[in-house]
Amino acid sequence: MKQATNDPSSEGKRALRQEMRTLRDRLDAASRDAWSARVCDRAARWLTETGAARPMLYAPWRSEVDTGPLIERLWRAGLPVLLPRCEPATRAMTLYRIRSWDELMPGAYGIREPDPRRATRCEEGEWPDAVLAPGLAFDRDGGRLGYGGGYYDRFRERMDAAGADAGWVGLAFEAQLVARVPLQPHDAAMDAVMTERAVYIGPPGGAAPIAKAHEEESEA
Ligand SMILES: Nc1nc2c(c(=O)[nH]1)N(C=O)[C@@H](CNc1ccc(C(=O)N[C@@H](CCC(=O)O)C(=O)O)cc1)CN2
Ligand SMILES: Nc1ncnc2c1ncn2[C@@H]1O[C@H](COP(=O)(O)OP(=O)(O)OP(=O)(O)O)[C@@H](O)[C@H]1O
Repeated sequence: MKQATNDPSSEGKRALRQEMRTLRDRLDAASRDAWSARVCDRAARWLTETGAARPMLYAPWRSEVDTGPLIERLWRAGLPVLLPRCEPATRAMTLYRIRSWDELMPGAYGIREPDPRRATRCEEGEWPDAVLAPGLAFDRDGGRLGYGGGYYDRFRERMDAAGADAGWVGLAFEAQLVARVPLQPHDAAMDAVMTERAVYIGPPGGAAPIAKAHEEESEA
């Protein structure tokens, strides 16, 4: 796991979180739909190029990049679609495979999550080989700011502890990029951040296939 520190306090995070929530919510809905489609195209291409067989995504919430088109594309391709369920008591995420939108229900925080009665729970050890993560803000080096639950950081720690490796990609709109996300020691960097405009590669050591996808992107 790659870690970065440039601001040991969480104060900067809190202020930026509020600012970026407002900013993202104010983006025009039609533009967001068009941009989301482009981000999904890019992510789909990357999943194909890297041969990902078990991608983990998220069900879009509020004004996030809408992953719906990508999820449906994966279903059509016959790939498993893994989504997390939040356990607020422990701030852990449990993974489920979903086969249709009917297998979701409102979970903690009102985010749509796998319904344990319908979705198929992944066994311990059935880890994703690609993680597409949401966020409030990202920087071009893979720094990520979430809602502050520490859910994705903890999940990544569990994967690391289990020796599971995956390419981590943040999905965002260009408007969500900031010069530098204030990072704390537990914050792991994304291997890449994909927007409607480009792919930004994280710190050295990021998955080589992502670098390849980036080169092809810049030629297009
Ligand atoms: N679609 C989606 N799913 C996701 C995330 C996400 O960002 N997007 N998460 C990303 O990690 C996790 C959920 N993270 C969350 C963490 C905290 C709060 C939350 O408590 N929000 C309150 C503030 C409450 C407080 O500060 O005590 C709020 O928004 O009003 C919400 C979501 C897992 N699933
Ligand atoms: N691996 C971890 N183990 C224990 N506590 C953690 C871990 N990761 C994060 N935390 C704690 O969780 C809280 C929120 O972390 P942080 O601000 O990084 O969340 P975030 O990345 O914005 O949230 P999310 O991943 O839910 O979107 C912090 O108080 C942090 O100390």
